Amino acid sequence: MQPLIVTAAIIRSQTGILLTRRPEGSRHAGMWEFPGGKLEPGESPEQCLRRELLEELDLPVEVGQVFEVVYHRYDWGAVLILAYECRALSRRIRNLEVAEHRWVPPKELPEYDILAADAPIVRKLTF
Ligand SMILES: Nc1nc2c([nH]c(=O)n2[C@H]2C[C@H](O)[C@@H](COP(=O)(O)OP(=O)(O)OP(=O)(O)O)O2)c(=O)[nH]1
Ligand SMILES: [Mg+2]
Repeated sequence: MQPLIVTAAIIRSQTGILLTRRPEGSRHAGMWEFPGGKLEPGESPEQCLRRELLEELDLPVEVGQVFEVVYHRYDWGAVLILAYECRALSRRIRNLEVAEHRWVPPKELPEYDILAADAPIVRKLTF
């Protein structure tokens, strides 16, 4: 099986890095992650991130450089996470498809239950 290609946004503010919590009823419900989602047919990763952040948070972003790429196998299948540095173009966030969001200072990231695939990203952010 091919891995699921998933984009994830690394968005920084004065107060921290944006984490979102997965809603009830979704795979890995209640876990924290970087906002984003699955690449759809015909989309570039940048288009995917802009779409996902509007869908999930009503947040327009500018997509920058690749921050990290991670391949990870869950028991249900594999993911290839493409994490990009992004810049928020608005200060307002609405929890449309997430349970909640939080701006987390890098040194507090280890206190959160973040999806296993994201471990290398978290390590790089806390380094
Ligand atoms: N968005 C996101 N997904 C991640 C991260 N780490 C990680 O393992 N994943 C996994 C969880 C999901 O099983 C998979 C796809 O993400 P997703 O469920 O957000 O996809 P999506 O927004 O397109 O959701 P849906 O349309 O299927 O409801 O990637 C991460 O940091 N951000
Ligand atoms: Mg998502």
